[in-house]
Amino acid sequence: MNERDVLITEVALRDGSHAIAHSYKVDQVVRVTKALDEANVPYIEVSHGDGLGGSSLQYGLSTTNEFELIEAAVHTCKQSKIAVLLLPGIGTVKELKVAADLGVKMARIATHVTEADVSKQHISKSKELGLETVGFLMMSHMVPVEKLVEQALLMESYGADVVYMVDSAGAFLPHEVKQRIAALRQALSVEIGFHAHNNLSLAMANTLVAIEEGATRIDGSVRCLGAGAGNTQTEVLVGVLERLNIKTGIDFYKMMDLAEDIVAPILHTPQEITRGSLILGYAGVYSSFLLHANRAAKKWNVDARDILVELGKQRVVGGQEDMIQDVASKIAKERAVLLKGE
Ligand SMILES: CC[C@H](O)CC(=O)C(=O)O
Ligand SMILES: [Mn+2]
Repeated sequence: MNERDVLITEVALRDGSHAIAHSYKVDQVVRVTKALDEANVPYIEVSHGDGLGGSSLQYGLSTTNEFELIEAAVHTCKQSKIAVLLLPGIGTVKELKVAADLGVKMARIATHVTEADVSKQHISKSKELGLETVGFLMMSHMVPVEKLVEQALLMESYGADVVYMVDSAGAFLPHEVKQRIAALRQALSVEIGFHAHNNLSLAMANTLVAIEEGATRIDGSVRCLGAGAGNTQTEVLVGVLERLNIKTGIDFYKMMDLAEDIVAPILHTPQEITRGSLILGYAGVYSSFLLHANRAAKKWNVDARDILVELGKQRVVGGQEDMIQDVASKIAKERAVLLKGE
């Protein structure tokens, strides 16, 4: 009998790093990992929020070297496998090798949804190192279904064992997830995964739709400890899937207890859908834009939400942060013209 219908990857020790300014310490990682391992969670991702090599002035310095955290997590686990995230360009194959030497079992190679081709070398290296390898297509809401399928097929052709559709901005609506996961399931031979963000309060609904359409790899963050409003809340997902008779193999009560007793005290503020995360989901813009938009809003005396909505319409991607000032000044000028005309 198969112990699990769906394999869950717990991402609080990686995606959650964004929410606590990359401040994880070894003792916190050990406590969380031990409890997740005892709850029988199959995969636990540990890295800087932006993946291996992310610790920098640009992405935020880690309080503790991520390899110390990874090593501690590996040594703590009796059954769970430790995973790492790697964004080519931020991390390199050198860091992947260090992670593999430390005992990591799975690597997730992440690219923007239109840039799967940059993952080729890293997916090959990961396979060569004997790691289970996942292709992770970020900001998937930005492209039509056909493009998503094309990029997923590329990752499959490079040797990925699993390909994830990643809702980085928490922007997907359930019918969009349904259509895309169904198309991926039809086109690909490998397993399909789904990673949600809860900015529109749809992470759980979207995750259930993804599972219905054939996704078998699902990400969650305990207590919603992930970027923005967090991810699909793992302990809730485990309970919901149990009610649906979908086996995760994870101990529901142990997940609830570790969420409350071990993870909640780590949060800097409770994870909730704030004005900021809600507008990111609504506009379909990645969370790194929020801080810059708030600064530009102050400078030009405009509403940061108007800036983000406009950036969403212009389909900006990471690296185009310079457009924020242009958009803010344009909104300010348009408003001045309107006021003059009144
Ligand atoms: C910048 C990496 C990013 O946090 C990966 C991820 O979890 C996502 O795109 O949602
Ligand atoms: Mn994420």
